[in-house]
Amino acid sequence: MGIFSRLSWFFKHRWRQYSFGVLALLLVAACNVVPPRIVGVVVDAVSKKTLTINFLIMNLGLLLLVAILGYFLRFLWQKMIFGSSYVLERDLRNRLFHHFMKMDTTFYKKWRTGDLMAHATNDIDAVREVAGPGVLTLADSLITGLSMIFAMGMFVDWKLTLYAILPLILLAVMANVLGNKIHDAFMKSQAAFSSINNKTQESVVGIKVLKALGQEQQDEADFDKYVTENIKANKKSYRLDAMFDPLTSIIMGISYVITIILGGLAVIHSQITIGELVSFITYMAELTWPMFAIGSLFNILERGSASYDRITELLGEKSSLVTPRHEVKTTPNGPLDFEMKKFHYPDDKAIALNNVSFVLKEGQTMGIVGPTGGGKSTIISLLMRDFDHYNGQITVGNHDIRDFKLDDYLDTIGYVPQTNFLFSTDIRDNIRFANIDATEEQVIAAAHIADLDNDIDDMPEGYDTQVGQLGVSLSGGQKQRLSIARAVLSDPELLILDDSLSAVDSKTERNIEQRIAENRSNGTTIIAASRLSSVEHADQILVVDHGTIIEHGTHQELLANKNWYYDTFNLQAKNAELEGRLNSHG
Ligand SMILES: Nc1ncnc2c1ncn2[C@@H]1O[C@H](COP(=O)(O)OP(=O)(O)OP(=O)(O)O)[C@@H](O)[C@H]1O
Repeated sequence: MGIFSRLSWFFKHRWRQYSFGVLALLLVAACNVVPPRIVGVVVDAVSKKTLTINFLIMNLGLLLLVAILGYFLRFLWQKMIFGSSYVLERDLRNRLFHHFMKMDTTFYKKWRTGDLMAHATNDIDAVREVAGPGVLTLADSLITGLSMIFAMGMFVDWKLTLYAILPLILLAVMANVLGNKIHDAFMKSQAAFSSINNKTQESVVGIKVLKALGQEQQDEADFDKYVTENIKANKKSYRLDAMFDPLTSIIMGISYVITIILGGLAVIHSQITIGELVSFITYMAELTWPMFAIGSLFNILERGSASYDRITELLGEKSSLVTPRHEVKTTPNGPLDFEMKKFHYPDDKAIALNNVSFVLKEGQTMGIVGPTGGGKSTIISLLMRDFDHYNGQITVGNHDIRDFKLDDYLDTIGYVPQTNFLFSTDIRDNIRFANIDATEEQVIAAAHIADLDNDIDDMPEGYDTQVGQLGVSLSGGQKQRLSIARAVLSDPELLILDDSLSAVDSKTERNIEQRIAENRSNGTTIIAASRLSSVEHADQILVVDHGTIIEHGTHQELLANKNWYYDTFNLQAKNAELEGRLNSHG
């Protein structure tokens, strides 16, 4: 029952609808009291031989009237109570999605995609059930139960009623004992469902790798393990739930036995008429449904409560990103001053960056290179404010980047990540994703900078070509270039390319770099790359290894250093030359 008080914020908000709904249920219950009473009255008239045709027609007319009234009242409560439950579903879904949008990288590392999807679907459905069928079952069983008990006492006999309902106390005891167990069982069942979701998501996304490595059978066996666990958890919860109904039948049976013995004796001793006993038994029959409903009510409430716990836990997760104490309202622009004394990832104590400092003036281009795992992406992560907690400071135009509102700050950055993501829509909308009002000319210009315009022109449907999961497949290089076009479209103050030219050939790479330089004379650019030719023309180049700067200078200065940059540049140049020769012979 605690779930009702935890959802009280919603019931308060929709109190009018719920009040009308419960009122309609009350009136339906009042309507239900009438037919058994009519039956009793008619039976008595028959046994006393006083039944007339007019009396019969009047009672039949009354029955019809009550049936029509009941129809409209049922429509009303359904609209009010079930309608409200869908409002709760919408509110929770929107809150959860808004929360997902707000959360940082650490959150997405902690929670698996399948978990998040299970919360957004199954758990919300279970909570909606509380606000719809749960409220209905509770109100209806209480109203019907109490009104039937009242009618049994009022119209027949209070003492007999008391004896007949005495066994029902057992049901309350049973509900109390099983309640907590059902809650735990549902928690496990929902967690197992999350695991299945996660497994399905991972297997579908990684299907190519799975097949390539011939791991389908192993993966199916793993999947079967998750399903078995889920079924085990479900079986347990349904076993507990199934204990309710047989017990309810036994309790109702005992009540009937008591009624027939004590009611029969009362008729023999003329304390009640035979018609009143018929009415009493008919009221008892009406009581059967609310009794069975208590079983399903507990199922709904415990399931909803377990799911609400899971959703609340998720909504309670806080983003580790800093909310500015002295918010800077101006647009972030000016020189970028990066001074990182120490940084480690939240879940890892190893120092990822150690004394990394640089200043990048407006309009300059900086390259970041270095051995794999050296710290290039970490520098970019910090610039992108994936993490706000570190020993150091990053300023733009002398303002700490954490003093800008996150959206304002990120709006000034065009970012092309290592892994590209295409949305399931056409190429045009994929390019203008961050600025959907961009004109056709702006989209074409962005595609030109990314050297993608000719590829698009060759596609049968040009900019209308559908891409993403449901569309045509683009090559790795095309995906990278589309991501670049998306990032340059809004002409950002800072453009960051994180190893995003790796899948294009050297000629295309040169084209893109030249066009970026021409079109972004005032814009600042950072290029992290494995291929040194990508940063050759940069105003300054950082070489990072083991989280620290091992070389810093221009291309010429670094060559003169005759260190890692010099060695790697020569090695890559030789490889490129060899590849070129092989290609020309092939
Ligand atoms: N999310 C993370 N949590 C914990 N450690 C991380 C995380 N991301 C990176 N690291 C670690 O930080 C170090 C630097 O990694 P980073 O990705 O910045 O290197 P990189 O130079 O970009 O490498 P690559 O060229 O292979 O992309 C590595 O030791 C890596 O294992």
